[in-house]
Amino acid sequence: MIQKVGLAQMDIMFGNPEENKLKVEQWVKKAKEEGCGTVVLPELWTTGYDLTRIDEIADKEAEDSSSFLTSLSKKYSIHIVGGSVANKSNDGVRNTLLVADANGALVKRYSKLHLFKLMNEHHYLLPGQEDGSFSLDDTMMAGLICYDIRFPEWFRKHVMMGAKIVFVVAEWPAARIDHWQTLLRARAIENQCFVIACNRVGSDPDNEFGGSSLIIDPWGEILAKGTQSEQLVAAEINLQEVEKVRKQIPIFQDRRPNFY
Ligand SMILES: O=C(O)CCC(=O)C(=O)O
Repeated sequence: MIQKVGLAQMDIMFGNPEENKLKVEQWVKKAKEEGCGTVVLPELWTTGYDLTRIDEIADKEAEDSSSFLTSLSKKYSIHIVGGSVANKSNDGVRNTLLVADANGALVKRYSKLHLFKLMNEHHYLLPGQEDGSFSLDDTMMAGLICYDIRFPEWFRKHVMMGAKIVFVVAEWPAARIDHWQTLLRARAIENQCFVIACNRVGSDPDNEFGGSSLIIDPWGEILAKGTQSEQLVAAEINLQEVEKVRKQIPIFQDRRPNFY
């Protein structure tokens, strides 16, 4: 199956969910107008990294964000890998990825498993407990969040569960953008899957973010790459590439899991 995927490489208004919702609708509309079947949003797009106020501005049980995304996905008839939002429960706030299908159903919630201490996440957020696997149009996929890509075993687990596409949503700082590209390409090559990664641009009081959103095929070729400005980064992907690459170099048959 061939389909076009678009990444909303957007700036995020610091601590301003209502303004960010207005922006997101424009990105979803643009993706639809440009022929995308799926659009991807960045990490924490409602609030940005406004962690000192996160308890106050987080979305209770992610209810408002979920109904916002499902109504948009239905209105524009497009799958939305809805980045992540600050999601408040009784025990604290989690960084939760939401996926809405083109019929307006919420098909996944995944909370970031690995908290990033360099940006103080562990002081304000709780880690998730579940995996990021889901399916759209009968294809297994997964969604991971930013720092998660530094854990190849977590990424591999999702591919072993059947993911042919792994989406990554991020607020990755410009200072380490080489790591971003290198890690994402390595994850695509070693797992022989599509890696579709949306990073934000712009800055907040503590960081400048690096854009460079990427769509990478199972051979590690970069099909599309963002700049450091706001833009829709889009490419057509052909899912048959996954089987083709896995036939050519059959790493999943050649693994020796008894030794590792
Ligand atoms: O791992 C990194 O260098 C960046 C991670 C990050 O910014 C995040 O998880 O929010």
